Amino acid sequence: MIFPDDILTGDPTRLALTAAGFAAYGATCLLPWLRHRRKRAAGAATGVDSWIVAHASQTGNAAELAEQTAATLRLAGIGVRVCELSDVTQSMLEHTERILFVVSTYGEGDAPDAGAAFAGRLMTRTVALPHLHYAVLALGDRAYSHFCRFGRALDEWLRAQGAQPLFDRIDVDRSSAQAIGQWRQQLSHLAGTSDAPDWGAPAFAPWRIAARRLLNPHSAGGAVWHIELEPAEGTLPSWQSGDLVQVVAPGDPEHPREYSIASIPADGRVHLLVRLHRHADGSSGVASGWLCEQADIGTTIALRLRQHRRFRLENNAARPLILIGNGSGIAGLRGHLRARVRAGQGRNWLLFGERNAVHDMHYGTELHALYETGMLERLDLAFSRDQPERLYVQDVLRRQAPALVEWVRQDAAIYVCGSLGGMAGGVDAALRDILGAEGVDALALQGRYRRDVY
Ligand SMILES: Cc1cc2nc3c(=O)[nH]c(=O)nc-3n(C[C@H](O)[C@H](O)[C@H](O)COP(=O)(O)O)c2cc1C
Repeated sequence: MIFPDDILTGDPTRLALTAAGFAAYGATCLLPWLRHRRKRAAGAATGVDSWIVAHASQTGNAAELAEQTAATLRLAGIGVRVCELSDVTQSMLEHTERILFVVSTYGEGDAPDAGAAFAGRLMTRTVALPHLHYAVLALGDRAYSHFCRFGRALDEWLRAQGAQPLFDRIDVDRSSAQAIGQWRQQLSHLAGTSDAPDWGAPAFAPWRIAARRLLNPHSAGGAVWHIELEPAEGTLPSWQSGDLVQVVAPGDPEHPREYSIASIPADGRVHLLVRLHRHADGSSGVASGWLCEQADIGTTIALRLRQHRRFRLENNAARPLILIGNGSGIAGLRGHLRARVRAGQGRNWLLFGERNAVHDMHYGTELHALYETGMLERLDLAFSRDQPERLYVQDVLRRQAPALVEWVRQDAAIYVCGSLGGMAGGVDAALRDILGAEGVDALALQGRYRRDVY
């Protein structure tokens, strides 16, 4: 360090002033550090994390934002515990001073699966929470009539219990960067940091359409295409079965489309199953029309992978697996089946529904081969229009009730992928009739009932 000449002096006044200057400088450097330590110590001393970040997410957006929220708080030295909303108990609410909620809305303005237990168990009760300070980041989409309804309901319930908002609820329309920026700003303010890192989602990268094949020629339903993609440059990134991709179509750069990945990294490519959307006037959907019809093989598209933790195998990898789905929902289920084959796990039961067997048995050859080789222990199909009366997967499930009970007794996990409207509700009702509502709720709590429904 270089000292200016005039500091090296014998004058007592100047010496005192200099010493005071150093002390002030030292305090300026030390204070943030002390504050940081104090915050850490507060968490450590009580043996609990100081803050909770609770998320309820269906396809991972809220979960990702919750992790980023926690990372920002930790950077400021605040102890944080991240958990799913379903894991938040009454006792946690009563013994925690600060909880940040990051929740999305599904169905007809409902809680996502990860929040259903909390909504049913706690939001129907009165709990005194005057000590609790909270904030809500509500994710949704204004295209739905009940915009952010679950986030709103949670906010209202917390207020009614006497909890105090740290700041007003922030509603996020379709992952609006502006609203998320507002939340980040509020957090930085609360945490006393100005150095919160940027929250960029993984960047879109160029991928090439390597192959494309129509899966259901002459189908009575919309065309379904199998599309294979590989990175235009660099190596294949990693993902797990159950994960999703977001694809940007040139005609609508503001709204990336999400698709379940139908392959695993060992396949060397991302496989997607895309149903071509047709408008009433016969024109094709902007994104699906481009992916299935307009873009030539070799065309580069902007794509990014998205973790979908709720639909991954995770600790169900060693359990028997019951895979239930319809239509393009076979994509996510096929990803899991491929992961299971690779792991040498043959205890798989697939229940799949579509319209007609001759046209709509997507990946039929492959699935029958799995059945023949014992990697698919059971295969039950429901082709709704192959007989006079309509038949759906939920009907087949009811017919197979004894087998379902037995598989669940043997610790099986249930994965449902496909349409929310007709299928997921019907399957849920059938499961509740067969296993009992409490049985299904218990499976959900144990992570043994997972859904990717849209
Ligand atoms: C089947 C379906 C139903 C939805 N219903 C609603 C709704 O009723 N209200 C709303 O604001 N958003 C609704 N959304 C939009 C989601 O809340 C929004 O996409 C959110 O970013 C998803 O976050 P997540 O990935 O954390 O679940 C719906 C989305 C889907 C796919």
